[in-house]
Amino acid sequence: MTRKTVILIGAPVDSGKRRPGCLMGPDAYRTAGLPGALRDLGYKVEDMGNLTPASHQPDTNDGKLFAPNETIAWTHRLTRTAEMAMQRGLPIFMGGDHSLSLGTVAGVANHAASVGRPLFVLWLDAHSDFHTAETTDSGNLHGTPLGYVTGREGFGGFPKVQNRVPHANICIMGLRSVDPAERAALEETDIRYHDMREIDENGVGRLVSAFLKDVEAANGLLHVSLDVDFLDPMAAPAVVTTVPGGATIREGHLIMEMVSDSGLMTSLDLVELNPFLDERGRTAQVMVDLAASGLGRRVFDRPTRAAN
Ligand SMILES: NC(=[NH2+])NCCC[C@H](N)C(=O)O
Ligand SMILES: [Mn+2]
Ligand SMILES: [Mn+2]
Repeated sequence: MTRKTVILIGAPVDSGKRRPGCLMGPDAYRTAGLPGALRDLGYKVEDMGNLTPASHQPDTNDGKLFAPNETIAWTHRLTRTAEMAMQRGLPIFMGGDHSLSLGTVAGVANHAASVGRPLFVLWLDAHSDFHTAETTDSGNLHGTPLGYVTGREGFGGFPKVQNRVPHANICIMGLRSVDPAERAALEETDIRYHDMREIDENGVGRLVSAFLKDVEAANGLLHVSLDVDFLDPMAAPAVVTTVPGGATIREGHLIMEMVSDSGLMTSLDLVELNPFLDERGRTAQVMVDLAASGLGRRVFDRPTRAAN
């Protein structure tokens, strides 16, 4: 049997917000043992090292948007890299802040179109990241990737999105901080979004399984984008945009284990880790463990029986 290949791609993107530190993310994931954890699960692991953005004019940062040139340059680089990596294995994009997903999701969507399958996206995040470069209040482009990949207008200067992700193929879980402009735009779409209250009332299992069923029925590819701030800050402190009241580590594992059971995930982003804010690497470790669950790590080999 040929072993499945996981391609680790360091994307030290730090241009999506003002406070630096996410550039150290890829090396923190390596230090926390991501490559070894995947090898232990039986994968062939290739590490492409850390990428750099395409060449670009330096940002002046005298306008509303922070570092647009650099983020556009990363979007170019990551779109191409994602397209290439998808042909060879399952890419894990080790961020980097969430603006990296403008490129990774756009590239994965191009790949999905080229193989004639629909792309689905599971977005695990306290935020909906559905702004455009025009609606953002903060000017931080890490708040815009879902707006971009769904083809919203208001991204002048960015590469044109070739294959939009259809709204109905997106599921956002973990919401507890949505800006008014994002909320209004989101409510006009049929994107499914589950805030923390819905998670509390239903449990993550039920919500995720409904989505995974649809991915399977459509023979879709599944991209998972895991933002550190999906988790509660007590469990995962190493992120700038903490919002209290987030998911537990167990909820994170259940989602990732169910994703793995489904066999549907074809690419993964690990984003927003700021190792400068971490406590002895514990957030990096939680993210590595969640990634491992998503790729098949189990407490027991056989599925444990549900209570009824
Ligand atoms: N990927 C993230 N952490 N995004 C946070 C975005 C926060 C806020 N909505 C903004 O646009 O500035
Ligand atoms: Mn995010
Ligand atoms: Mn977030």
